[in-house]
Amino acid sequence: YKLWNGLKAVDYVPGICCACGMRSRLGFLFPTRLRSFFCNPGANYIWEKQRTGGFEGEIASVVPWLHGKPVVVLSSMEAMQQVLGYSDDFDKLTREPGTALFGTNVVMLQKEPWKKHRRVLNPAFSNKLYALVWKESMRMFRDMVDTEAWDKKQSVDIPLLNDLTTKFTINIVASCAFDFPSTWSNSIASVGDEMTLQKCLKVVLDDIAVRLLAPKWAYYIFPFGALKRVDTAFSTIFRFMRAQIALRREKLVSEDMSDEDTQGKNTIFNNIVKANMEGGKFAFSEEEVIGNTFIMLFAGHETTARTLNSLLSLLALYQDEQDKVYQEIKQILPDGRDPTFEDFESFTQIRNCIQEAMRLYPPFVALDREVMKDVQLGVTNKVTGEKEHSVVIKKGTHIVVNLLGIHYNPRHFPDPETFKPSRWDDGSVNPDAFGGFGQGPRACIGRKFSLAEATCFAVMLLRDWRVEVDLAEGETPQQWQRRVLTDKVNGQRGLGPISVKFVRRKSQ
Ligand code: HEM
Repeated sequence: YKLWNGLKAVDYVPGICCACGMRSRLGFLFPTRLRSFFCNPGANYIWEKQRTGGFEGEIASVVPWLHGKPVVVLSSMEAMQQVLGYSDDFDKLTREPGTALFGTNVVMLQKEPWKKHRRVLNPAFSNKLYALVWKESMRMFRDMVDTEAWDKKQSVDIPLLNDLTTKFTINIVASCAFDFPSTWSNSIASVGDEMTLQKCLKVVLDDIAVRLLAPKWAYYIFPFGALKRVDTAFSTIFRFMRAQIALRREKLVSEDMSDEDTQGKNTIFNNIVKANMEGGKFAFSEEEVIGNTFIMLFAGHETTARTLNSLLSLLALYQDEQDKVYQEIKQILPDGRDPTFEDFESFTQIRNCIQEAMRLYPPFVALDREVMKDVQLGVTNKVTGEKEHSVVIKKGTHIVVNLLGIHYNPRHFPDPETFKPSRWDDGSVNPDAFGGFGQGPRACIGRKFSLAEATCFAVMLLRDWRVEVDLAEGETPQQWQRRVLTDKVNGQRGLGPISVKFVRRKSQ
């Protein structure tokens, strides 16, 4: 009966039938290896599908017979625009599991309550913030080089690129969004007694399914390592946030709020805490303060770190592209001077490389929405892109906008597997097919924040160092990319362990 209803809800769009739904909690728990007799797509389904040739059509369905909701997966630009646009037919999920874990926040709320949150946060995202991001990224980069004593070395081995980039991006979001002082040697990423903040944030990401599935009492009864780890991670982060919120409240009370200086401090954290203190129509509850603090800390670092990981790996693989970036840096900074925020827009090669890295390895592989009333979805021809017919999708159905599928759709991106940064300014692609930062009213508020940070990091690094990877004997760059990046990539955990080497440039 469940299957029958599910098939009706998706208007019999072709796809797979399975035991557990694509986004169901139980589906995250059960092994996907049981597929042959107990089909379970699992948490990493989008990447697995991509590695084996992608979904059959630009619209596909995944309908469960045991647990979870029917899902429609969309892999075309046209469908992405329809779903992520301004229409009221689609919204964020009514029961977003993340809200229970992190608290009510701007990312997960549905349209009406979301407006208040955006209103509180918007003023903080200004050019003043992006200039600060640039300045802090410069300071942190120099501090990293000094502390790690890179200036005394001709080459530096980076056994785990992810650890380096994550520490960098946590420090930047801490100082620019929250005004927490941080240096490379005394980093905010290292606070915490039992577990460092950096480790806690990683555990939250890796073991989110455990937190979602385990009831509270399980933590007191079962001695499992994963439960203990997740509990320590969540309690450390929440303790840290509560302490910081209390301190900020005291600071804001002691400052005169009508003072011109204080008014000028439209920082992200100040705005969140002030929205709770000032009351009124746009007041935040305690729970909303926690939820937004958490989401800003989290969304503000992890995605940028992943982008830097894919960017640096791809530039290490495609040395000719790295050379083009280096030539541009030399041209913009002819005397070897440090880059300034005013130079930001001039680094077009790096911008194209970042966009291309995000196309191939988008930090969010898919975006979730819910159908709010029965709706017609256009079905396009895979080759021409012409609308062929429509299907009627029932209210309550879960929509997955498959960013990975769209980014590898040859209709939008010819030769999609190839890292080709020039495609972004040679007129060969429609930029609207890029969904890395989302689209429409819920598109990423931190886009320019992260682009300023990633650009500054990349310019500082590539000006002085060449990035290299160790290819196995006889291995081509494409084979390395497949072995180390694509095959290890995981929808929840991002890219696998990447080791690279920074080699000092000869002109140094
Ligand atoms: C490369 C880095 C980043 C990527 C790839 C990224 C990606 C995204 C995507 C795809 C969305 C849309 C989600 C959806 O439609 O369901 C989003 C929303 C959001 N991002 Fe980012 N993001 C990045 C950096 C940041 C940073 C640095 C911040 C904050 C400092 C941030 C804060 C947010 C917030 C608050 C939203 C929710 C916007 C809303 O619903 O109004 N992001 N991001």
